[in-house]
Amino acid sequence: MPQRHRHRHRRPAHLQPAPPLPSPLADPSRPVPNLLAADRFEYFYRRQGLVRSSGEWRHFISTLHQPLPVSFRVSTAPALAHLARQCLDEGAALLRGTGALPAAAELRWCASWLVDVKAAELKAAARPELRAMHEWLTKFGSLGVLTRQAVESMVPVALLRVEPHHAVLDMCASPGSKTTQAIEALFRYGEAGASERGSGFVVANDASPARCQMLLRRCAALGEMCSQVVVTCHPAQRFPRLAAAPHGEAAEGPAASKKRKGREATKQGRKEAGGGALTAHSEGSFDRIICDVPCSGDGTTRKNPSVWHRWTVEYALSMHPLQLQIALRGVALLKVGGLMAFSTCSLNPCENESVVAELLRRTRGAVELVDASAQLPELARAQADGLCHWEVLDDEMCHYESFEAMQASGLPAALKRKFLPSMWPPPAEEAPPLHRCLRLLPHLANMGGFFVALLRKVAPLPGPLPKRTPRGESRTPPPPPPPPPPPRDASCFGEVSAASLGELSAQHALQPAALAAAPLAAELLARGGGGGGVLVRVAPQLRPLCTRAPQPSAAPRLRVIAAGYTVARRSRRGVFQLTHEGAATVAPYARRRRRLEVPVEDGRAFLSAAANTVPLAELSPSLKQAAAALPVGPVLLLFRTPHGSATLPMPGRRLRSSDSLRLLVPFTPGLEFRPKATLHALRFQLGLQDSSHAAEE
Ligand SMILES: C[S@@+](CC[C@H](N)C(=O)[O-])C[C@H]1O[C@@H](n2cnc3c(N)ncnc32)[C@H](O)[C@@H]1O
Repeated sequence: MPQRHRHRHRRPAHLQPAPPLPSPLADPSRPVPNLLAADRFEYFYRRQGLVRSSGEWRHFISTLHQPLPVSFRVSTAPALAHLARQCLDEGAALLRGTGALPAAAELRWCASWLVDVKAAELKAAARPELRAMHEWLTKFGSLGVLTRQAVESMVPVALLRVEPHHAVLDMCASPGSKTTQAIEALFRYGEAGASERGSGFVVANDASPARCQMLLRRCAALGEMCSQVVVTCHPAQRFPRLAAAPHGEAAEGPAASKKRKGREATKQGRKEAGGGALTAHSEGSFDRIICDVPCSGDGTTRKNPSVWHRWTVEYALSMHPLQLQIALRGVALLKVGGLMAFSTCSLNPCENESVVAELLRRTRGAVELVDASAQLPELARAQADGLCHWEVLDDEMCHYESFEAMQASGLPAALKRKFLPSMWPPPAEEAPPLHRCLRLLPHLANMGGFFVALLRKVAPLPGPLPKRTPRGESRTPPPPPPPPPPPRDASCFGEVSAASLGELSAQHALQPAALAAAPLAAELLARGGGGGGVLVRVAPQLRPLCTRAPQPSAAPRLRVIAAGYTVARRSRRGVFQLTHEGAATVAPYARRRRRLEVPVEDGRAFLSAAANTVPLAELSPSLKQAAAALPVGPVLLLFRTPHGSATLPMPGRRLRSSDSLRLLVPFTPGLEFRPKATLHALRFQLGLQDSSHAAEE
């Protein structure tokens, strides 16, 4: 332990490393060698007083060395309700447990399940029941109805209680677990069976262009729900204030919003308020913010055992300034009354409580720490209180009482610069209620280590936040700017020209007048100019964020990577090809005589046929008769499924040459939402388990 380290510098006698604790630090049963990094980890956390007894400590450490169990969320979105039911029906026997597969625990607070098997065991699938579980998870995962996500990572969104009218920002969103959870929460009003859309939306942001692509793919699985999603690429600490706030509802909901507006609206605010109009907010624009900041990730040892090999204090220290900057930007972007969940998958107080304490100090009463312990009672078992006191150590496990003591020490100047005054616990007279933070400890409920603080903005921020204050004075140079985002930005989106709408109607046998008059026409945007190569559907409340709407101020423009979902894309021959979602979107406008209901058996024939083309002679008599009466050209195929009365619309074509009907498989390369062809879903719905895709047109 510390004594074994060679000292790189001389220290005053009073700052010599603390003597080792009497109990053995390393769990002898742990599967990693007794590495210095692992020893330091244990020594460091033993000193932080995370747990109450030596017995609990051993339990804590040994749990950190065990692989994570498998956990997954089942979609609560109304659009996927029938698939979710099917998923749970089909998996019922597996969830009850059988053979080597233990019974799954249902976690109702986050609509998810936890199965105490290791992901690697499932993948290896040595036993038939494990293989069956793996196949079930894969199948429903590919249909977007089931999402693998660690339980602890579901907590921030569960605490935020997202409602259909909420404007949600996910500041550091990729790969998108919390984003997709928030999108589904936005649609959860469907519990009562309603299907209309709310006025809310999700802005999912990440600083890394490459990781934005991962985010896109994850969101894509949610199909039409993406009309209320925008993916942006900004360093979160500089995320632009929305000069055009898409709608004016306050965080508490429309009724409370009215009251609050009455009380608090400034002259400016009153002038700007107005149903759905663009409004410039001097305070923030978001009702809910997910602030899941980059962190050292040392709570993830169960998923990522390499942490044991590379753990250092310095890494955590280096995260603190960026985390604080992002959190401060988050509260600036939050509406008064709005909630922000600050979270990390780190156990280090320097990345957690100290960031929260400094944020509370700098916002001077405008932000409060919410006591969320009663909000999810089911979680109580898993949760320990936030720390009100902690120790700041260096990598040689030398403890510093205060920033001043560290400054006075013999640490080299380069190391001293890693420390900030805000890393120490706040003085007793300030004493924010840090115990209200949630520390999710792996041994308490079989999950990974996690930290969440739920913050509510209760008043406008007190003027420009001081950048440099005595406690928060930054001696660390700002992190290097991230690489510039890709060239795609808001200017890529434009209005859809009448000519394009006309082409779309003609090519897919739509009623042009009905389409032009429908609310849908107002929600279509073209990417790549008005005659656009791609038509996307974007909810009206997001339109101002995607187009070059007049900006009331010189606010920086949002760098939009993608918005909404793709309805149609021009092929190389200049023809608009509908996506699966696009077919469902335009189905109500298809000419009656160009719509064909396809019985289940005929549907299976399409999916089994070469090039998805079935000669009319091989169709069932009723479909054959209807198809024979069709003129050559586009047709919308409405596939009946064995379950329920809903149909799945897909684009098709009546071919003259072979006197046949062809199912057109949406061609889906590129960046847009829903990049995968959805034939897999259709196959599955029609009871064909083979997932091989037919040729794309
Ligand atoms: C902990 S991960 C987020 C996980 C995500 N919230 C989820 O639940 O799937 C942190 C993310 O922050 C991104 N990131 C790092 N620095 C950032 C910054 N300055 N601004 C925004 N995002 C940043 C990283 O690219 C990474 O995707």
